[in-house]
Amino acid sequence: MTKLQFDAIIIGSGQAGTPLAFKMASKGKKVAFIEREHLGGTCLNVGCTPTKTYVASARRMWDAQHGEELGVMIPNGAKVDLQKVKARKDALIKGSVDGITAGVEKNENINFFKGEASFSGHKTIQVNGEQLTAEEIYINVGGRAFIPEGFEGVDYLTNQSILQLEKLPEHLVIVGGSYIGLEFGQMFKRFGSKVTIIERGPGIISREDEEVSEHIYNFLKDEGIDFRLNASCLSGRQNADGTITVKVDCEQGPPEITGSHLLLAVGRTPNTDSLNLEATGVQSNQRGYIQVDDYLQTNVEGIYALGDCNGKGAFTHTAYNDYEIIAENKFDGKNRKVSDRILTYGLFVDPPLGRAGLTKREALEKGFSLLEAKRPMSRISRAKEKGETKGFMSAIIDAKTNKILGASVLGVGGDEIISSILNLMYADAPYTIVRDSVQPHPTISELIPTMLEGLTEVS
Ligand SMILES: Cc1cc2nc3c(=O)[nH]c(=O)nc-3n(C[C@H](O)[C@H](O)[C@H](O)COP(=O)(O)OP(=O)(O)OC[C@H]3O[C@@H](n4cnc5c(N)ncnc54)[C@H](O)[C@@H]3O)c2cc1C
Ligand SMILES: NC(=O)c1ccc[n+]([C@@H]2O[C@H](COP(=O)([O-])OP(=O)(O)OC[C@H]3O[C@@H](n4cnc5c(N)ncnc54)[C@H](O)[C@@H]3O)[C@@H](O)[C@H]2O)c1
Repeated sequence: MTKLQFDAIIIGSGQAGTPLAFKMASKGKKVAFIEREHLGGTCLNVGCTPTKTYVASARRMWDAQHGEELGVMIPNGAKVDLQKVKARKDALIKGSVDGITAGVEKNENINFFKGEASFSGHKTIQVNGEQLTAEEIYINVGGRAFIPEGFEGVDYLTNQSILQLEKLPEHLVIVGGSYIGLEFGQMFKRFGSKVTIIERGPGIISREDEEVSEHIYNFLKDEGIDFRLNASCLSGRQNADGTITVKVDCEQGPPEITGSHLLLAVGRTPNTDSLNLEATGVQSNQRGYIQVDDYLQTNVEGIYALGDCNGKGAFTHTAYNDYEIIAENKFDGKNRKVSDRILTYGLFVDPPLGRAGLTKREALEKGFSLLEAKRPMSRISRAKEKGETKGFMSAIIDAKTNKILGASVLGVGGDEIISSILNLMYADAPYTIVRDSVQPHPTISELIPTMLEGLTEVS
């Protein structure tokens, strides 16, 4: 069979593959662009965009129920119409997907293939019965929800299917108390569902420092979410009445929990299993993540892996940065590397968490001598004025260099405020630059300099 020849093949239209296809095409390269499901990938269709749209609806519901504290008497009876929440989300996504689709269709250098790609030989891809080849192949296949054993025959939900619901779950049981479980848990509780979160670890979001984990646990518990910690979720059972029972191995509480719906949020798995990587000799690790160097190249010259599937990031901004690394090194003569990136992300519970750099635990494990700055939101005027005093902000500083190694801003605006600390970290400047700065009043950020005036040694 004749192979269709391209300058580049891009597998997956995620946060890296999509901009890369347009960039390559703008440089006159003939590109084969392959997507098996939705154009725009996880973030746009079943990840960031829909969840943050729902978080906004959940927040509006919360505001409607909590006016009285601020002297605003809102009549009782606020109700969430999940059909309308979903319709708003669907319209928002459609606008973006339509934009990408139109851009792909009218681009003469992009040949779009709607289908599942896999390797059939050295630098050869098969899709929809066609064979394609190129000297450069970019793999951007992302990941999907990991489904543990024991849930066969159970009508469980994932991050994807839960976003299709049009009727509110009466009792949503969530297995996994981490980023996905907590965001969905809080929004559905605010929408009006009963929510139980089962987490295997002794605390939620185990990658965070204990203090962050405890604060979020406490405010979610105060909102009425039930938690089962130290609880391994062993299996699920579909009942005749449509409910689902989850068998829980736990020191405390009943051994089973029955709910109307079950969301599995126990991590992600890369979509590399169907790529037949062996056919071209690309190596992946035991968990299926493709191994790449600092420039995102695999062990096979000319084949690159970008985004979640390379295991070097798990966020939209890290996938997009992978695109920038490839594009700017290739076309702009730059020398950008994955290792230049500082870890940062938000957790969009309300109030949100903004994170940058190392946690305190990680910094201590790495042997740094640490200074710590911390300030509770309850001691920040603007937070008090807003009536939103949950959380705190903190930073850890290398005692030898005075550079900030990491920061957490958990509280109102934390997802935005973190950037001011992140920018200082990118500038590689000492914390004293911000400590001695003047910030506008009244803001949460104006207390960052004050926070940095009171450092304590971490032992
Ligand atoms: C519920 C949820 C909420 C999230 N919220 C946030 C957030 O707030 N902020 C944040 O930064 N990140 C968030 N993330 C993570 C973010 O969505 C991902 O990190 C990001 O989408 C990764 O992009 P990517 O480019 O690696 O690939 P993806 O966006 O996953 O795209 C990969 C694409 O490849 C396609 N594909 C796979 N295999 C093949 C094949 N063999 N052939 C053809 N096509 C294929 C897939 O269909 C998919 O469209 C969230 C994730 C989830 C699940
Ligand atoms: N705000 C954001 O940027 C955002 C939001 C959502 C998701 N994401 C991305 O999605 C990724 C995946 O998130 P996630 O929350 O699904 O996974 P995760 O890997 O962060 O956490 C999975 C959780 O499930 C628990 N668990 C595993 N098996 C269990 C069992 N049998 N019983 C009970 N608990 C069990 C683990 O202890 C862990 O706390 C994140 O790493 C993140 O990169 C990002």
